[in-house]
Amino acid sequence: MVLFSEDHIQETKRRGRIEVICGSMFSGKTEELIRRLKRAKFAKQRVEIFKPAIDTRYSEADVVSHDSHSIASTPIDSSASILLFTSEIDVVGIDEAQFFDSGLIDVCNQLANNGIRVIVAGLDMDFRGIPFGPMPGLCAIADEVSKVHAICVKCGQLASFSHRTVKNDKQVLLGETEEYEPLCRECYQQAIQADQKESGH
Ligand SMILES: Nc1ncnc2c1ncn2[C@@H]1O[C@H](COP(=O)(O)OP(=O)(O)O)[C@@H](O)[C@H]1O
Ligand SMILES: Cc1cn([C@H]2C[C@H](O)[C@@H](COP(=O)(O)O)O2)c(=O)[nH]c1=O
Ligand SMILES: [Zn+2]
Repeated sequence: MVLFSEDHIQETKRRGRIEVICGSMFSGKTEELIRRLKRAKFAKQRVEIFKPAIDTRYSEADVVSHDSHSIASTPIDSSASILLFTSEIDVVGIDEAQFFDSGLIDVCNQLANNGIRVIVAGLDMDFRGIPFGPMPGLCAIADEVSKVHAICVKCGQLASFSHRTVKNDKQVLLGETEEYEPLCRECYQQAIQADQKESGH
C-alpha cells in the first residue's frame, strides 16, 4: 500500500480513477481525504465534495476530521444526487461512504469512466466487524485502496476495529469517543467477550 502518495501524474492528469481510503474510526480517513482534495485544489482542479446528509456530527455542511481539519461539502441524501453536481468537474470527494446506498458503487464507476478522479473515504467495518454498506463493493472496483489505522486505545498497537462502548444494536449510531474506541484485533475480541458476559450471553 502506498500512503501519502506524491504521484503527481495521478493527481493532475485528467484520467478517471477510483481511490478508496478505509479503516476504523479515528484512523485518519477524513484527514487523508481532505489532504488529497486540498492538493487537487492547489493544482487548480475543479473539486466537488459530498457527504451523507445524516452525518451532522461536527457540521451540517463541512467535512470535518476528529482533529478539526475541514473542507466545505455538499450534504446529500442519495448517491444519485452526485451525478447532478458533477458536470465540468475533475475530482469528486466522498466522505462517510458507508452511510450511502449501494447505488454509490455504480455512480463512482460512471464518474471514473467519464474521466473523473473519485476519492472515497469510509468505514470498512461496522461495530460488529461486518463490512459496512457499499464499502466492500467500492474496494472491489477501486484502482487503489489505502487502509489506514488508528492506535488501539488499550495496548498501543495498530487498530482496525471500532468498538461501540454504549448499548445500542442499530448499525447506524453517530458518535465519537463517547460511543466508540479504536481497538486492535486482540483487544477487540476481549472487549466483545466482556460485553457478552455483561449482557448475560
Ligand atoms: N486512538 C487514536 N488513534 C489515532 N488517532 C486518534 C485516536 N484518537 C483520536 N485520534 C485523532 O483522530 C485524528 C484522525 O481523525 P479523522 O481523520 O477524522 O479519522 P477518521 O475519519 O478515520 O475517523 C487523528 O489525527 C488524531 O488526532
Ligand atoms: C463503527 C460504527 C460507526 N458509526 C458511525 C459513528 C460515526 O458517526 C461514523 C464514523 O465516523 P469516522 O469519521 O469514521 O470516525 O459512523 C455507525 O453508525 N455504526 C458503526 O457501526
Ligand atoms: Zn490492542
